[in-house]
Amino acid sequence: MYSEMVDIRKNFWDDVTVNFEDSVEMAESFASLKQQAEVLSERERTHRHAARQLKTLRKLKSSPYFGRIDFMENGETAADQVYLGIASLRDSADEAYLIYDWRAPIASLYYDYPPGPAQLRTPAGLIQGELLLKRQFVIRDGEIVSLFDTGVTIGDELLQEVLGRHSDAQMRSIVGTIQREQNRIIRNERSRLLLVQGAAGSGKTSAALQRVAYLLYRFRGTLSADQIVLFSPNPMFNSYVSTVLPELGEENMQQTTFQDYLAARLGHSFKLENPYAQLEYALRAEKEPGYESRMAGIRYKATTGFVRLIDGYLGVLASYGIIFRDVRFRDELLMSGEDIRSYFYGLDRSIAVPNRMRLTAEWLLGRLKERQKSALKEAWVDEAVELLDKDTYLKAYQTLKRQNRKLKDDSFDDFDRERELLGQYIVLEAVRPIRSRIKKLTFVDVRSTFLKLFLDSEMAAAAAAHAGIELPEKWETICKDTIDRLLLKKMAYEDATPFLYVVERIRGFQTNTSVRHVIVDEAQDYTAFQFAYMQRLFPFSRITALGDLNQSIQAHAVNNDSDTGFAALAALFPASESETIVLRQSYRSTRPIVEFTSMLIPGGEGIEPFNRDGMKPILTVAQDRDDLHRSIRERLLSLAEQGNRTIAVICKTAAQSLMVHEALLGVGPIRLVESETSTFEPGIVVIPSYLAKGVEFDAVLIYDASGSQTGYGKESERRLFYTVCTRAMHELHIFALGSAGPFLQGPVEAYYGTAADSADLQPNERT
Ligand SMILES: Nc1ncnc2c1ncn2[C@@H]1O[C@H](COP(=O)(O)OP(=O)(O)OP(=O)(O)O)[C@@H](O)[C@H]1O
Repeated sequence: MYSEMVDIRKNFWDDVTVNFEDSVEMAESFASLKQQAEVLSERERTHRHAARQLKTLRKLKSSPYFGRIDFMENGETAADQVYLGIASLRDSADEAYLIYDWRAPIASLYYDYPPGPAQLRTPAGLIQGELLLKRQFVIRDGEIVSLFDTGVTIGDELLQEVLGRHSDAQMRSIVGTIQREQNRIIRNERSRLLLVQGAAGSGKTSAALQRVAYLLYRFRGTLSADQIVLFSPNPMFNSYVSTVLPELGEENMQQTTFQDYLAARLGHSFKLENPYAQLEYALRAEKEPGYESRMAGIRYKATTGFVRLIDGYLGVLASYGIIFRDVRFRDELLMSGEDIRSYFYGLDRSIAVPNRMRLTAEWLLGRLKERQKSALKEAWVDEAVELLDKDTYLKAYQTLKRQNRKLKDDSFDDFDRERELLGQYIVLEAVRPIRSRIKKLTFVDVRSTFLKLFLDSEMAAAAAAHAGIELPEKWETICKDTIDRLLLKKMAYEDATPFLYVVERIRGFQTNTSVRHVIVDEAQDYTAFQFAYMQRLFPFSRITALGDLNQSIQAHAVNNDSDTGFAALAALFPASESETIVLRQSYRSTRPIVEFTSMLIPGGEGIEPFNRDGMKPILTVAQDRDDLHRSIRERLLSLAEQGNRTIAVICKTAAQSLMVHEALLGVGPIRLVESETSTFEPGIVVIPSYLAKGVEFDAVLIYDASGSQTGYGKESERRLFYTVCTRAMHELHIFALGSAGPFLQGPVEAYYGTAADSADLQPNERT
């Protein structure tokens, strides 16, 4: 097959007849080329498919299955033995299934039931029976390394083994040990909105990725990887998860960040702030003038209240208030913004705003055409014709020939005719950019229209009245802050989505109709607006949103829970079309680490640690910065020596990371992770808190857990502190400059040790 493909590529032009002599020949050449290209792309598709299959078969050769169930259907006398692997394998002789794909319906029995009564829902109805055996295998290089018969809790032993290993940097697939609750997420087909609230390390990201693999299998033939979009928190996270689907023999879905999406939509007209710059501001700029007003704005603009206000504003704009620009032709006014406004608002109000915009554009194009005709006789056209150089002259001739079929070859022989035609060309060229701008609806001044809500208190009052809500208490301060930035063409992160939402509701949404599934990881960090926007962008898509409210660290979430994204997302879908799944068990960290981190947040007692042993987190208090850096250096060396493959020194901010990275350079190769970093690699990294979310490390060192400005002291930083501590799989080392901060005081003290105890606390043996 490969050679066939190469052959076609090599001989592509031999089998194509190309002749451009006249239009009939050209059409034939085109058809011939198209046919050849289609044959080639079909062969390429088949080859890609076969290559993937071969890769999967190789994997099966090394590890053919990971589970077996014996299921006795009621009324039968013998049990079926079902082996499960990452793909199905049939006997070449009788086509019987030797191994079932983990996504096949029968595999549900393995994930959903302990030995005992079990049932299976099939298109033919409910099958009831008994699970007589549930066995797990670890097979490497074709040899069974270990096997366990599981009881009530699936995979205890195997999970112990899998979770106890040092990480390979990139995330791994979990198909052998998927838990029942996770299986509900993976196999959910019913809900348009699937919301997952899960504790740190409960397997949300893992479940999401196996879900994608499941959907691609379940709907193969109708759903392809490019119809699924994953919104990730940052580019490095994309790299971290990128190996899971290929490991399962599937192609990766589209992966993007919301920031990239916004930037592409906004174009170059604004300088767009990124969410991390916003967060750095929230964490560091407390003493700067205007800090409180901006923070009030950030918080308010994330709420459903603001979505309602903007919807109210759009309701008002349907009747009055949109600002239009003058349309000019050369230096003269073709149509004033005021006239365009009258025309637009003169149209039938029952027509939606974007459709009225289209009608207005058509009207303007008509006026432009009239002006184009009258311009032909004007003196500036004569002058321009006189000044035409040879190249432009030829270009003009070609253009006119293309556009005007009646133009005979000899038309240019006649002087008057030539002048007329060249005049047409000159005018056409002058009109072209204006026409294109009108088509793009640039005659609507969207920036001024958006600003007007903040500039014009009557408009704001009308919008609030239309929405049936009150303006927030700090509205005036918020307005001032917003106006100052927008006038400088700076687009703050909190304004970007509302602005685009207004723009697209006025000009018409450019929706993406091919995407069928949108997966949003770290969903707690999105605002109500971002979800409202996303829902409109992907009108034919189901949404899977996974998050943890305790890890809400974005600036808008500080002390502000109930009214932001997660809750708002649920409100966008009718209850009958959505489902919420809660994951309480945490798998990432050892029991002592989970017990410690659960003490950091209210409601933490609801988090269930997976029973994996390890040592308590260690607190080291340093007297000064030199002492702190020396202790961290020593700890890094011993952690690396013990075989930890991924180690992170987690700092609070990017600025702190930069400083710490420099201070630690002598230790050996240490990578500094920044917001643009796009690869996740093993080794030691220095990383700012917010970039560490979603990922995990064998050992984590918290740089400064004092209560000072550079540590974690304010109540609003509690979740950030929780988030960084929950990144540790096996060991957590907390350092503090001067003294430990408030989150480490009180009953939590029983859940960590100090550097002095650490000599007695030997890390566990791990595989
Ligand atoms: N069923 C499972 N079998 C084996 N490992 C699992 C299972 N579920 C989760 N894990 C492991 O637990 C760790 C945490 O999983 P994951 O990153 O998916 O959690 P999360 O809920 O997205 O975490 P966070 O919200 O803290 O980012 C990973 O190493 C993952 O492989």
